[in-house]
Amino acid sequence: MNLTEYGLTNHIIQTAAEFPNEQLARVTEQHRDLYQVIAETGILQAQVSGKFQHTALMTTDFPAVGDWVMVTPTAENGQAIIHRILPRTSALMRGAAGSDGAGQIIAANLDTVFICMSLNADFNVRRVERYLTIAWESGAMPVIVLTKADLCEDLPQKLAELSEVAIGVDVVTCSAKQNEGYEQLRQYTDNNQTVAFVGSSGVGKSTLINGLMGQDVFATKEIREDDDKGRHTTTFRQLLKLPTGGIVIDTPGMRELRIQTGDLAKTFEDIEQLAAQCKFKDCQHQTEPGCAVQQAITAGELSAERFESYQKLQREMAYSSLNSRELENEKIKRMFGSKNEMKQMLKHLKK
Ligand SMILES: Nc1nc2c(ncn2[C@@H]2O[C@H](COP(=O)(O)OP(=O)(O)OP(=O)(O)O)[C@@H](O)[C@H]2O)c(=O)[nH]1
Ligand SMILES: [Zn+2]
Repeated sequence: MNLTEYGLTNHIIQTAAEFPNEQLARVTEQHRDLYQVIAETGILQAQVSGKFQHTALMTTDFPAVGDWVMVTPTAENGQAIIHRILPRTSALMRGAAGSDGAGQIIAANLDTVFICMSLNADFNVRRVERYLTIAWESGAMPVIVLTKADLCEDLPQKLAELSEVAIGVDVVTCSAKQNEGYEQLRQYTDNNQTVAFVGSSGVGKSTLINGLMGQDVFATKEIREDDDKGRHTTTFRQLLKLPTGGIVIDTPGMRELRIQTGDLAKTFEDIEQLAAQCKFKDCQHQTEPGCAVQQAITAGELSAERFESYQKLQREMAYSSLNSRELENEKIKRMFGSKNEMKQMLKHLKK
């Protein structure tokens, strides 16, 4: 097995050289605590070692699809023990990355995240902002993929809308139906890079993946096998090697990805820059004097919808990163200003 075709880079080879008694492998599938990995010797079924299990503190410390891991084969044929994960270059997360470890890694070591949105009913720039936020935080490069171009009559207008939120992000327009956009998508898989598709259900992610995979796609993605009881079982490959080079990761988590955390600063760089010019450091950008954000909205330089969407995301993110006690404190703070004020109010009421 040539691991270069699975995305192996010189950097990973160098890091792996520190562990000469172990073999390098990439996680291709995860089913709870059972992993399928691909090593030079072929596909192995793997589990983490006892020591790994004991030293892992959070769910994010465990391997995820796309991870490069160091393994040793066991006496049993085709099985292996995972000893360690090599440092990730990127990680697509669900949930908070906070100390409580509630966060979950959907895929690791992605080079590009394709944010898919269809050019018909699904088109919504606010949603793009949210997915961009997640993608930036992952460390992978976001690319906006507009699907179903054949169903769109006002492409220039939609592209103009998009250019306001997708600052410095590539936009690729596709129509699977008219076989358009595949060449552009393939550029992101040059040099065996790893990509993933996110976006709402029904926008055409599977269709694009199938198109990139070529004609045998369905057989690869969804293998139906008759087992001895005559039932059908479906196996999903979660890390797919493209026939033209490059890798697509498509985990179940990818499909369930909801927007919770993310790097707001990067997606809303314009607002953060304005906020830095506000008169007060803790400006809430409401009615404060000298608020650069409100001034920009009044001057028509910043759309009120974009600011609203920024605030909404900020609130959601603040919540998703708090534990239950912090949430309670946060509620008190919103109701009474602070814990101290609440105490004073309670004192006052007693009197
Ligand atoms: N007109 C048109 N329809 C398309 C195109 N691409 C996909 N579709 C249709 O859109 C529907 C949904 O496509 P899928 O590829 O299953 O969408 P998905 O994003 O993978 O959906 P989930 O698996 O639910 O996440 C299918 O009926 C496709 O035939 C396109 O370029 N043009
Ligand atoms: Zn302000």
